[in-house]
Amino acid sequence: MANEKKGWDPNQLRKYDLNLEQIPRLDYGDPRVDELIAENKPVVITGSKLVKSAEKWDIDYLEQHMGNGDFTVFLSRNHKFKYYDEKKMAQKSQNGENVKGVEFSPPTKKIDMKLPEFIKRLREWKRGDERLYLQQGLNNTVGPAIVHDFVHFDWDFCNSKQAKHHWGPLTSNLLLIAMEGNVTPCHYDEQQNLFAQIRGYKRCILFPPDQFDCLYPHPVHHPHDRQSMVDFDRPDYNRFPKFKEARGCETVIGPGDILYIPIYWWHHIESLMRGGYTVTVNFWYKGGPNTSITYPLKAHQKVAVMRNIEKMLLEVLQDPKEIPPLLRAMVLGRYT
Ligand SMILES: CC1(C)c2ccccc2-c2ccc(C[C@@H](CC(=O)O)C(=O)C(=O)O)cc21
Ligand SMILES: [Zn+2]
Repeated sequence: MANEKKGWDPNQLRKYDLNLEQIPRLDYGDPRVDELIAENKPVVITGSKLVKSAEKWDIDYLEQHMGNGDFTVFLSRNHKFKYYDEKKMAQKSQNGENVKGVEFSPPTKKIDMKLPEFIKRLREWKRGDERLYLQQGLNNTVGPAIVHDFVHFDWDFCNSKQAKHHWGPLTSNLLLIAMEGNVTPCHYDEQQNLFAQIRGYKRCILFPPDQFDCLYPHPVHHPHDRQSMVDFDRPDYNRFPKFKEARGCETVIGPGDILYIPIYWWHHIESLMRGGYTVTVNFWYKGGPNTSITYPLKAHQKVAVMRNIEKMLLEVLQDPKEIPPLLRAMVLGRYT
């Protein structure tokens, strides 16, 4: 029986070989909220009305009001929905033929689905069935009632955060409807993120950008760019020995909670097992003008530098296989 006070129970969390601190949970009026955001540190903001107008967004309401457009739905044969960039799948070198050695089979299938079909499969889903994850930009294809609720988000709240912390423009609001137990594996985004939980409970595990060397991201040109290569369910400590040293923080967010996921912070997000479907809306903002570069560089700036070096090396070397020997020749015995 879930603990009635908090609405979930620790046995609904997946077990990982990680030691995790708690992310602070602060009321939206607490001045420490802006102190943490200013330091690019995660915080759960409680009691805000950011998405209060959407608290009625259960699947009955959504089925009635979401219009009959097609929605983007991902299918997975297991609980993981690892993001991949379709544009990086067909790696074309300069003269257009496939870059050698980039054989990639997408772990999930992306399909268009009408909402009633999605909801039917959500209701009929049982363990062992294929899992679905609806991920749809909130735009004018949704019905007028949803637009009304969207317009009535507390935009003053998020606009004030955007202004106070010099974020760039809002780039998108994704509506996310996940099946219980769905997992978005560990990755980072190059955007600031106000992650607003509307229904159900999500466990979020975050790591700071300076843990880049413990989380082993795929190469930048790989379709799984920005995603960790480590399978949290079965970490391969031979390939990824420093994963043992990863130090993260976690929280479980519920309806009305907003998690600030700072730009470049790694995050693994799971909808609690046996917790029913979850509904989330995220608010992605561009990072904002990198005003004066001050030294020493911050960890996330070094990640940006490494990304640029990988992109430039692929550009000039063409074959990804030539990157490691060149970097080894440059560093081993000279800088080490
Ligand atoms: C996994 C999925 C459906 C997906 C598949 C293919 C392409 C993109 C994406 C994508 C993008 C964002 C999310 C939301 C969230 C994770 C979460 O809430 O599960 C998150 O990472 C964030 O808000 O930054 C989830 C997805
Ligand atoms: Zn993300």
